[in-house]
Amino acid sequence: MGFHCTRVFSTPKAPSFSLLKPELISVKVHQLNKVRGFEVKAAMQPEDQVRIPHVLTVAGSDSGAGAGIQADLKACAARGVYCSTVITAVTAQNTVGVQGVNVLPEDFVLEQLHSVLSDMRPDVVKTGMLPSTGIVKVLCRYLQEFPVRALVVDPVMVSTSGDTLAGPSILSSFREELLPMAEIVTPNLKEASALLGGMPLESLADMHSAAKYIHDFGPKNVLVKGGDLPASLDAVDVLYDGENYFEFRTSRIKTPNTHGTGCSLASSIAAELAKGSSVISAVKVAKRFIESALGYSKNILIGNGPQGPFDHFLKLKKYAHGSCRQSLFDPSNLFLYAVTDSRMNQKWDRSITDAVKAAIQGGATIVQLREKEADTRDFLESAKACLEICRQHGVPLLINDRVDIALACDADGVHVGQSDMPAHVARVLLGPDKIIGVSCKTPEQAQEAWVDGADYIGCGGVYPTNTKENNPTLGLDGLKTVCLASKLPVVAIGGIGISNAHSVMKLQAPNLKGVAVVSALFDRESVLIETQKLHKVLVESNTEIR
Ligand SMILES: Nc1ncnc2c1ncn2[C@@H]1O[C@H](COP(=O)(O)OP(=O)(O)OP(=O)(O)O)[C@@H](O)[C@H]1O
Ligand SMILES: Cc1ncc(CO)c(N)n1
Ligand SMILES: [Mg+2]
Repeated sequence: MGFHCTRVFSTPKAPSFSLLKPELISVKVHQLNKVRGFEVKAAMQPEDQVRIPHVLTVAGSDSGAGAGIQADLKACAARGVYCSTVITAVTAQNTVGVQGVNVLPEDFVLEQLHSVLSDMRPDVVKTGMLPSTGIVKVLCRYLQEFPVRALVVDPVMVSTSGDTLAGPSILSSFREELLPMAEIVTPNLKEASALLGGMPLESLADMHSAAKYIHDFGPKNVLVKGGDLPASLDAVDVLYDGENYFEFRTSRIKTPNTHGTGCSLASSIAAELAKGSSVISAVKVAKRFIESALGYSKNILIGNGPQGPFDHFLKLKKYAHGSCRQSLFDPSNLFLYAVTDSRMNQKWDRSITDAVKAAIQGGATIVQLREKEADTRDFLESAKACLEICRQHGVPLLINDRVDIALACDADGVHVGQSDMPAHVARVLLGPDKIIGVSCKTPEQAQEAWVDGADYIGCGGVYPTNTKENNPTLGLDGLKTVCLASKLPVVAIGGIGISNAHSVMKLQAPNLKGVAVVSALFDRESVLIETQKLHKVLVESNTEIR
């Protein structure tokens, strides 16, 4: 790839108000005020307004979005910090390498810096690709005019694919102008070597010496990153603060998806500094974040090149095995709702996984794990194992009561009772795409479940049952009243089995989608046979109703 410098961006000037007629001026100013939110702010009390931590990144764009500005935005968002951007260059880049670089004109970098710094007052500035000496000088000038709490310099020079992002001509302005202003500078091995005139760096001891020499250029802290040490070693970074060395060590994740780790680490450090952390805790948190993001993303496949991007939001992992739930909640899943019971499985000497497998084979359309007595650790392990089975069959798996277990195993949702965690709180914790069900006995509770953002309600006990003590029975009339009032799909529960499922479905109550059963499936010798029988009854009821 040739490193070329082209002016591709013109610098359009903002329209001058003096050229507009007076009536147009007032319209224009009004619109501007609206856009800037002045009208909204004027209506708010000062105590309603919250200043949030803010990082400005001054860096290059990576079209593949693994590194550069895109990584910075994602890292800051993942770390809960606002991020504004000044773009210094646009690269045509993917997982194979860098195919082209367009450096932005200095005066347009200046214009962006002015726009952001004069208005928004970020707490921390983080720099990435600074492709020309002129851009470094402009930035240093602006930082003097608009000082920030901390400057984090990631001295980007060469991409991992070996392509030049900032040539050697940049080194003197880095050493003489930018580094003396930095709270922390974060070179990788190659960059540290370049800053030190080509000093070979191959070991941990070399990293210590390099950190000390780079500290002499004036930054308060130097973090030499060891991502490029041999793959057999831990991922170790060395911090030197002018007095002491600190080693930050994590296991090395075996993954090709490390493109952008450097940008993301520096942005995460900037994010923590913006929140008010010390440098040492900022580096510790940032490094832990990179390690877990790499761990989550180790199997994701994006692009055909040797170095893929990773996922900052720890979300893509679930697609990695093609085993994620296909879509949002489908009320027809409530048709045959199997609820496990640890005591019954123990009594019949079967494992929870065997019970779930048999229920699904027999026709269960959703499974809820209700493990009242299990230790947390055992429950989590069972939940993970059952989830694997459910995913293989496209059957959603819900966890009774335990939002923490649902989160930890990434189950499809939870079912909560009236005295468990409120559904609206569970919704905040679980996010918009998980299933939440609520047990309701009255129209008021059904209404509340709807307002709280639940997906369905479980209504019962319809008939007397041994599974729940002191549980008043609603009868078919009570069930019908709640179904009529509900805005959510309903599954009937409580003492339902092969003998009475037909009577429940025959009610033809609005919103009633199916029956939930515990004992009728699990307090029997063969879960498979009982589920098959119940499935047959429900299908027949459906046919008859139609
Ligand atoms: N495989 C890995 N497992 C765990 N941590 C890693 C791994 N690879 C890199 N890191 C960590 O990621 C951070 C970035 O280090 P690295 O040396 O890769 O930066 P870089 O070369 O500037 O990255 P890039 O140029 O790809 O953005 C460091 O904290 C490093 O220890
Ligand atoms: C734009 C950009 N900045 C930084 C890096 C370093 O990872 C990269 N590859 N691309
Ligand atoms: Mg880097």
